[in-house]
Amino acid sequence: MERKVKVAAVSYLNTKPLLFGFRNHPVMDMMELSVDYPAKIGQQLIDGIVDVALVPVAVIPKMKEYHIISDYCIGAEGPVASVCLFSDVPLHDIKRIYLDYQSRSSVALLKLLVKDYWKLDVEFIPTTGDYEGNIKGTDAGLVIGDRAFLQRKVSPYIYDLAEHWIRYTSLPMVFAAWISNKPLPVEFIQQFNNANGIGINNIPAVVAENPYGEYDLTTYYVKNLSYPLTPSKKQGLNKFLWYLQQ
Ligand SMILES: C=C(O[C@@H]1C=C(C(=O)O)C=C[C@H]1O)C(=O)O
Repeated sequence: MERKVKVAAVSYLNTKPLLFGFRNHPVMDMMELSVDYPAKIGQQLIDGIVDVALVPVAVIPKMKEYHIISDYCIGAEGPVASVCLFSDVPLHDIKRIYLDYQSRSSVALLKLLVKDYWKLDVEFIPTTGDYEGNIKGTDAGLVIGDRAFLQRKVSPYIYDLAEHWIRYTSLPMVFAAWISNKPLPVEFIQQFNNANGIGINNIPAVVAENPYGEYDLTTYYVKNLSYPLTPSKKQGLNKFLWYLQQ
């Protein structure tokens, strides 16, 4: 490729381990990096504004062409902590649910669980900006990313969507993956993958440079999130994409 590869990543704490190794890495000579919230970078990849992005996997069915280019993803094999339905009342008393405008995968996952697993009769309310203050009474809300850690301290009922997906399907959940909208040089992909892995193998160093008081990041990076895109995660991803087509 003549020009630099345009890469977009998620701007949350969950992505710090994946980005840790890019600083001073030779792959940076081949690419430029930007960050934003997941729904935004999903649209950038669909629109061709970027070549590669850590996109919500729920955007895959909207792409004309896609290639999974990395052995790493944002996944979970148990409770993820940062993708939850927050409520003042128990699940079956919820009347309406605010959807997180920053999310695509978790919104699709929530709708799937509500309809097929929990079988709730609720109204969904789309959002475009701050809405967490509206989560009260029988109005619940989906909140993802770093903002979920703040909401964990506010809402008495917390339903972890990765945990419930795993209970429902017995498969891990993949929320986001590094996806390109065109074929890319093998040399770039190898270097990109190498850069991804550095932080994953150095979690204490990632935690040390990201002081955070709301949640224990070692727990988050080691126990909640699971980054390697293993065969069982690919199975989980395929199952999720299958549900999206239904
Ligand atoms: C675990 C998370 O995974 C994410 C959830 C996404 C989504 O819902 O579309 C997309 C990217 C990831 O940031 C999180 O944001 O907390």
